[in-house]
Amino acid sequence: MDIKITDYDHRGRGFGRVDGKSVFIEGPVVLGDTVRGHLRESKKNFDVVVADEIITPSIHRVHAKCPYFYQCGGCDMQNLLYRRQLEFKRDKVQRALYHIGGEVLSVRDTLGIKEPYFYRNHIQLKVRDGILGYYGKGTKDVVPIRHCAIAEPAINTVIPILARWNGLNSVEEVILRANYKGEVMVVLITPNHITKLNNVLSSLLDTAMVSLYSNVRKNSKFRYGKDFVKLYGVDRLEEQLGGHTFYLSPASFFQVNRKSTENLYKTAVALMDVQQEDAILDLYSGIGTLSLLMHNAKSVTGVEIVSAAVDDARENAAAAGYDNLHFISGAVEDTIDALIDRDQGVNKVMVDPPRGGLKASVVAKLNELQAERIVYISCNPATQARDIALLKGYSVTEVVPVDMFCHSVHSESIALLEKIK
Ligand SMILES: C[S@@+](CC[C@H](N)C(=O)[O-])C[C@H]1O[C@@H](n2cnc3c(N)ncnc32)[C@H](O)[C@@H]1O
Repeated sequence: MDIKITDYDHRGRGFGRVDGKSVFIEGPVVLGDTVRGHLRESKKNFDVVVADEIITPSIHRVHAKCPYFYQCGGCDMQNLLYRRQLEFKRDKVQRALYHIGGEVLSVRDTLGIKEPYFYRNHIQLKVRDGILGYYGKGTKDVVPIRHCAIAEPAINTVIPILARWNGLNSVEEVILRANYKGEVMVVLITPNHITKLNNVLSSLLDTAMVSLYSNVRKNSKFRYGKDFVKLYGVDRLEEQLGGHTFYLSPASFFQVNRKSTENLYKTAVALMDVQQEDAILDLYSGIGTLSLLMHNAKSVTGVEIVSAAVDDARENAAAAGYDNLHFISGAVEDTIDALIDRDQGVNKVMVDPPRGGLKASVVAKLNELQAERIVYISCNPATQARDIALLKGYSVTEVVPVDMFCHSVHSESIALLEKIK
């Protein structure tokens, strides 16, 4: 059957329709291609087809720079013109909002970056049977890699050394993070404590690595286990953004794309329109980046579930000399009642939750609060749209997509909700 690719699904597969039925297309297809393929699976509501032949290539098809692209599941869209990727992400955010039925003003163009390669400051590699790499496209088989075309150059100094290490058998995952100075933190996720580094440490010292941790994880549902053991180097990485210095511990969240983060924060803080008399809640505050950038308010209270990130945030604020920023350790859903009931006169709220979005109890509390503006940052347009529909008494006056995850189908977006007067 011939199918025109009109969309991607959340896994990066092509999507099209044949006689009204949804079809997911596996293979290196691009938005705008017409492809021919064979049926792999047929269900009542959808088919899965494997593309065998491209009948008419998309006019936006380009050469993927990474040699692993066609096997590796790390990127979805390297073979689509970058400008078209940005349009696709804008449309995706627009459609998510449209589906919730609200009157949505036009979504702004996606804020992209000049050089969408070698941008990621944080990658997570898998290890299976001593092989280091990413999961393959649509599989959990590990595709071995020696470098990554979307990871920062400093990270690429470390990958080949670890890939050759004969102790990898005792490791499940490797997290690599680079800072603005090109220094790298390595975290080895293992089922048991690592006792022997089999000489890999001396080779790693010739790379950009400045910090090495092991983390014992018993439950792979979580990214990390509780205990981090430092095996070498500095405790935390230093970052700089928007004129501020931030320290981050291995378990702390930091946005993965430095250039896009500048775009994201600049836009989100501008939309918050911070005034001296404002009392702001910064929910899901991580290491306090947005709180620090909103320091000219009367007060900012951040809430974050990872206690190491809260410690980082407190130290980051203290180092910058801001005593009007406060950070609370705990889940937003467990702390928001007390925060709002304490009547601190909160008038503005920033939310930046993980992919699942806001819990119903958090939405209910925000509906009770009726802050004059809510700036909602999200890495999942579907849950962002769902939550916006549930927030009552607001109109959405700005929506700005930001290309945080270049070459993947994922998109980040900021929405400004203003209280209807
Ligand atoms: C997308 S990150 C945003 C962090 C921060 N705003 C930034 O830009 O760096 C989401 C943050 O929410 C935290 N988090 C996840 N679930 C949470 C919850 N239920 N309550 C509070 N924080 C949570 C994560 O640890 C992470 O730091």
